[in-house]
Amino acid sequence: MIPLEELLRWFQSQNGTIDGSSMGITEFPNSGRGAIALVDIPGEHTLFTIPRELTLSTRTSSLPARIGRQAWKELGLEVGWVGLILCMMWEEAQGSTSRWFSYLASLPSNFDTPMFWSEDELDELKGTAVIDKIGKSDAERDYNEKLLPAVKSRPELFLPEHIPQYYSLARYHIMGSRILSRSFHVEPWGKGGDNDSGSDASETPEGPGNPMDVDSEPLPQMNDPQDDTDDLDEDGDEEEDTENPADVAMVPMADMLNAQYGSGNVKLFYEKHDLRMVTTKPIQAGEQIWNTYGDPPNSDLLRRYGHVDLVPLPPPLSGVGNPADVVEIRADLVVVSTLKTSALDVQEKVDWWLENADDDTFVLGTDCDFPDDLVSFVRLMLLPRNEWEKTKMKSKLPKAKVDAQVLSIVKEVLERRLQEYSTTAQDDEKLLSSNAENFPLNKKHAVIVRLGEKRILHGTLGKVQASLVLMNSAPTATGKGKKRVHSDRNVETSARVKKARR
Ligand SMILES: C[S@@+](CC[C@H](N)C(=O)[O-])C[C@H]1O[C@@H](n2cnc3c(N)ncnc32)[C@H](O)[C@@H]1O
Repeated sequence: MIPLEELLRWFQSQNGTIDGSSMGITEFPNSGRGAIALVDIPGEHTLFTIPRELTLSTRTSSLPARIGRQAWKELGLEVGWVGLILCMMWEEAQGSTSRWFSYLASLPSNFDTPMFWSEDELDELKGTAVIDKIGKSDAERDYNEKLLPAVKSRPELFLPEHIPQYYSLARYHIMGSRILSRSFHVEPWGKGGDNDSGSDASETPEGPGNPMDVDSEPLPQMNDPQDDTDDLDEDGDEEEDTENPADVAMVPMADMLNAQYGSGNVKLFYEKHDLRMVTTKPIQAGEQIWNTYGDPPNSDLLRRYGHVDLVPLPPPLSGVGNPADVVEIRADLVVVSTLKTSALDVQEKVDWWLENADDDTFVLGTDCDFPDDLVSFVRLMLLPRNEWEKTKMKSKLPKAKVDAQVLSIVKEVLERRLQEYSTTAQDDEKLLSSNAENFPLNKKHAVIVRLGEKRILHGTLGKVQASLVLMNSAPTATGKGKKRVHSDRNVETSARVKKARR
């Protein structure tokens, strides 16, 4: 890695601007480099600007034009991140003739993400949402089936003697991890948002008043390789919400900011010629300048960035953890838990659910409410044949009403889910309280992630048990006083289900 001063010199020589009297870059314990306020900074203050052409993407690198747009497509380089990875590799191979030489030399090559963990370390994550989403074999397939053939097909651009140093699988994983933990989503000016002219930028008028008004979302949305490959509609076209890989960009300086749950105090705003990092609230001298990574759960933080957040948890949980944590429950676990109560038309009901509800995973959050779609699915599985026939006719999901039978099944589902981890919550609490200081970092992170999920399961289990006690103690002979507990319909919860599939 090059010294920071050299990076700053390069940045300014390329027309990046930085308010060095307000902001400094420094090393923070356990989180690497980050930005710090040198003086009290007011809100809406610009800390630095990055010319759009200084961002590194398949739009700004000259490689796609050199390969030829048609060939670029034919080589499969316009799908996913493989094209940007190849641009980053090629720019690096150009040495100091590349515009981004100093920037690339400033980026990390070692990561604490599970992509680089040993099998034993990965075992510590058993049961969590991390394992199935690492995507190592998908990345290796892209490397072997797209990147390497592209490199070998154009020896005039990719010198064969450069392959071991610049175009190896190990380099591919490093570049992919740099994108995962540092890239932004940068659309061309004029595309999308209130300020959209419907064309490509240049004639787009300035937005009303403050240019910040024209901003779209700020995103160290460390774009996820699982988000952008297979989302095709029936015609084989990309679905509307699928990210255009050309919008994925490395943004020097903006990627120097750390993030922590709920702490963001700056945002990146998009303007016609520049990207602008602006304070969203006053920051006191000595405070860290935090961007936001979208406050993901610890499982995603670990997978993408290699760290976890520990802040005070809101009730009903207590202690420290990540308030955005979630735990995912696969529908098949629910099916297994309903079988001894009702084994009628199981496959048909499951197929119908997948078609109508379009999700096979239920997501619980730190509010420890059981989600409506889980209750609805349990009720579907329990429907007697005549009601099942009616449900099919009406094409309506069963209402998310709970009774003692539904609750007992939810309880069993939660207990089964807890058994998917190789340790108990008590084991993990003990590990963390006794000798976490001596733990290797990866193990400590794994324990924090799995304990966060287990706390949600136990919290939810507590609520289920309390509801069951309430129901069982209510008089039932006349049905009077019989409690029907409705789980809170919670739009956020359903939204999380969708996100969790990515
Ligand atoms: C966008 S970069 C931020 C700059 C980075 N710290 C550096 O030294 O270049 C994201 C990386 O910073 C680190 N990071 C960011 N926020 C953190 C936090 N709250 N705790 C620990 N590490 C953090 C993680 O290694 C993450 O992958």
